[in-house]
Amino acid sequence: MEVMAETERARRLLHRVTAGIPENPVTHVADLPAREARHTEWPSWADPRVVDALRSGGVERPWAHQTEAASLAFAGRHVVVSTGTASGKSLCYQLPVLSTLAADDKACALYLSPTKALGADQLRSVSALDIPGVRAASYDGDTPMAERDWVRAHARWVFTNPDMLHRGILAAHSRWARLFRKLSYVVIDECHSYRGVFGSHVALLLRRLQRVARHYGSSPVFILASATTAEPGEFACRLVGADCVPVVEDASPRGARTVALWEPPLMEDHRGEHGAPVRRSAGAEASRILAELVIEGARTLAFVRSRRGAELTALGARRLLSEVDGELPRQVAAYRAGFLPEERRALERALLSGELKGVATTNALELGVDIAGLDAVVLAGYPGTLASFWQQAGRAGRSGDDALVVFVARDDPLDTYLVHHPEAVLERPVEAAVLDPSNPYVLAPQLACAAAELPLTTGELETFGGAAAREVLDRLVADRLLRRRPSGWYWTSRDRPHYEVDIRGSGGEQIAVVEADTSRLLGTVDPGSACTTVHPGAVYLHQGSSYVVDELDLEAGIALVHAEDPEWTTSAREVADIAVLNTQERLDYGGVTVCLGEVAVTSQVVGYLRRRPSGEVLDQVALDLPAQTLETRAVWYTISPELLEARRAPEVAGPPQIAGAPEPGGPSGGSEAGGTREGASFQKARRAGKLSGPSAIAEAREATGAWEAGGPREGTNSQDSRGAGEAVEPSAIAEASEISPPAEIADARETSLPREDTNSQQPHGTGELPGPSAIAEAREATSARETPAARQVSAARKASGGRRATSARVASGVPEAPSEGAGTWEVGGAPGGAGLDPARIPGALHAAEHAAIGLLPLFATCDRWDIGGVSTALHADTGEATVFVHDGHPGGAGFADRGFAAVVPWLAATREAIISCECPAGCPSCVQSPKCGNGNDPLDKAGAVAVLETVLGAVSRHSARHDHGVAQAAAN
Ligand SMILES: Nc1ncnc2c1ncn2[C@@H]1O[C@H](COP(=O)(O)OP(=O)(O)OP(=O)(O)O)[C@@H](O)[C@H]1O
Repeated sequence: MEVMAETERARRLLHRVTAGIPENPVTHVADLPAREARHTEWPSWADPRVVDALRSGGVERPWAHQTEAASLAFAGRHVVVSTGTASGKSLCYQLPVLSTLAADDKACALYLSPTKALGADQLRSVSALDIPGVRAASYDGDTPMAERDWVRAHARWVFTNPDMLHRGILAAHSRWARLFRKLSYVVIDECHSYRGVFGSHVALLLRRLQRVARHYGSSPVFILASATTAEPGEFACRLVGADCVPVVEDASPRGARTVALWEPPLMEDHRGEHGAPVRRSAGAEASRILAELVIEGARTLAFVRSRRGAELTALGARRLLSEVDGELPRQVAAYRAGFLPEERRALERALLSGELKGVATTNALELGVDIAGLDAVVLAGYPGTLASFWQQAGRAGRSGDDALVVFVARDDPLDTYLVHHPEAVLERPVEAAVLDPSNPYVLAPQLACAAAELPLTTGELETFGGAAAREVLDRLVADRLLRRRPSGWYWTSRDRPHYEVDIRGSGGEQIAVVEADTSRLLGTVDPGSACTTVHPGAVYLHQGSSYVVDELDLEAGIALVHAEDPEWTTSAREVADIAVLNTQERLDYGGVTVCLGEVAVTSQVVGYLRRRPSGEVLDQVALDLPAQTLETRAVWYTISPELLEARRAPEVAGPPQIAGAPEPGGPSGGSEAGGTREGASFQKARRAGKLSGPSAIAEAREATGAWEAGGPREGTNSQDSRGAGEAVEPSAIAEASEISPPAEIADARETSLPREDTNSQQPHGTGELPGPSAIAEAREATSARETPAARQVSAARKASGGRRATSARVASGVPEAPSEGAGTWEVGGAPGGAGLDPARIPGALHAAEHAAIGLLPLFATCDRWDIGGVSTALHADTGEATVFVHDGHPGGAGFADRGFAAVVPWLAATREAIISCECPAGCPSCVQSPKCGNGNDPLDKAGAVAVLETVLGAVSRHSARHDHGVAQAAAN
């Protein structure tokens, strides 16, 4: 009751945005209580000049977690502070670093951020404190050449990023000897964004950094700042390779929040692929919600997944507002990437002053902006991780007032699942970031760089992964890249390997996207995804402008495009084959096996679809492009023919809400391989003689400063070094900085913004919550429908840590508990088999594969576009029907391992996602995939449920026989 009173205003706002909608789209509402601040006095060790400066900046006293983290660091302990949005994490490192730098005029520090924009913001706030003798400066792609010498010679606190640390600092460490000799602290801001392949590279980069520092006689303390994540201590330890003390008790104050989950309605007049029903786009819903909130005078940020989507959302809101009051549209803006810092400040001020009421933005505003205490935040689409979800949601309600957070689901399985399983959003601990520094594809180039920096000694191998590192070194020696001498491993060439190593994990030599008329380099795409994203005829979006590809020359590494904005988007059609190279783990469940291992995925783009933004398919165009092979890691399950065909037990004869399956047909087996890529691996690059000197693109990127920021797929921001800095997470970059055509395709649905029932023309005031809104007036007031209490979720389960499974686990035969406390999953297995006719099997497996890919991001910190899948009714290597889900990066990024570790909750969630979708035969919310290589055909929705229930049933029966209930395993 108390919480309800605290959130009265937010509830009223919610009531306004839902008022008059015939079918209430809100699936769940939760009130999150306010939190009081806990202060301490300034620690006695803090330098009085620093304290005075912070005081005059408005911080009267530190919050308890700030004092704790800062004191640990000052005492020489590595520390990771993992607290909520706007909880003052900057002060946690500013206090010890500035106190040390003020007291010792030789001491130095490094600050690393994943984006240039964030680094620039943090540098500005440190410079504003103006501590005598502390010369803080940035060293990134934007730093003019003339200034770089000054930074090397004089700066005491260098603000940089992993890319520049790799190429600009470690590659030439002797020029930085002054800094390394007295390097006291290394600050790693927003460290949760170092995940996947990029995270694995950064982990090894930090080991290289420590090694070089040791060489010059220093041993810096690491201070890591992270959004709230599960197991920050373990993650930080994996990232820096040393124990880190976690500080997690957030003592900053926070206003109460009401969180609403929202599922857009189905559109009556639009149909998708194979006539599937489609929902109103999340962007269109966000426009309407934004407009309503602006009318109510609520300061609102709407996070949209693509730049184009953000612009269209703002446009849509403005259009709706113009129907109400000609003055209102100017209170809404889109946040475009590429803003200058001053423009960001102006935007912050305008939002804070109320001059602007609504801003639609990409995740560019997730980090590095001091905007908090807003009245409402709308999330149009799940941002990929819970860490991002809460980071974005955290922009609302800090100032002591209550605030509203609305999460609008996109039309895909994961979002749909989340709005129907509120506990998976509200009660799940934020996921731990996944990274795997032992990936040989990451280790090889990193060890080459390390050896080029300083000869590697046997004693140092442990830091780089021990036996795994040794194996990789032997290969590098055999390939004559390194030479083994008694004193260690030496780099053999005069050229540094650094320029050939892409730490963002984009997979090798980039393909340049060039505008043919002007010869302007628009950006780059990674070679593995070039065939799917810049094939001839592909629509390529760059910074809000649209181009069409005329020619793709893979040999020359170039795609030629011309400016054109057609009425359609394109999506590649691909056929894929998968070979098992090595089965590392295998769990047998009587007719069902679950495996983890290495695979080779061979894929070939055979054509593309042209689609209207509504989803309507115009036609399919054939292409003749070469096949590509990706060696990576996969999780797969097999089902025996007996189990697939055996009749199902009558009491569990399949969920009644799913209508009969469509007629089977089409090719046997499907694939969702569009997100995968085969990088020109380090080895290939070497064989091709490409490990010497920077490539043309590398040079172009360095010249434009794009190294600091490009996404894993396309450094399309090469032309705009400012904009380039605004992405957040390696894979989120591709989505949110609007540079990944795949994401654009996925987002294309959001661009339709059908004009809907904003039927009132009456003007309306902008005062605080005045009566029913103009837009809503015509609607009948309906109250939010709340689902029954969320299922009990055991709090903060012990996570698996995402490491490769051990043989001990194989012996026990029990899949590991859900790694992220993902809920008490109902296994729901059917005794007996799937009861499928042989002709239905391909479609059933294909649909089960798509949905599983959609749901894996719930368990592995990845994005649908980071993984792929292949399913087949009979696989040559397994001899049975098999569904594979594989990592999209050479050598893997840890996602398949995570799927294996959480196979029961993952497949149970997949089954639930399909069952809870109300469509008759498959739609984007359940089994259709935006990047299916086979045009979402064949797909058998009911068959997929039967397959999943058979797998889960076999696992459950097996576990019961061995007295290892899966439910029990899940609860541990
Ligand atoms: N002890 C304090 N008392 C009052 N205000 C504070 C205190 N510490 C920090 N702040 C203010 O809180 C705001 C947010 O701080 P900061 O940007 O460091 O948070 P953060 O946790 O890094 O945010 P983000 O989640 O955006 O990374 C700033 O305006 C800062 O001045």
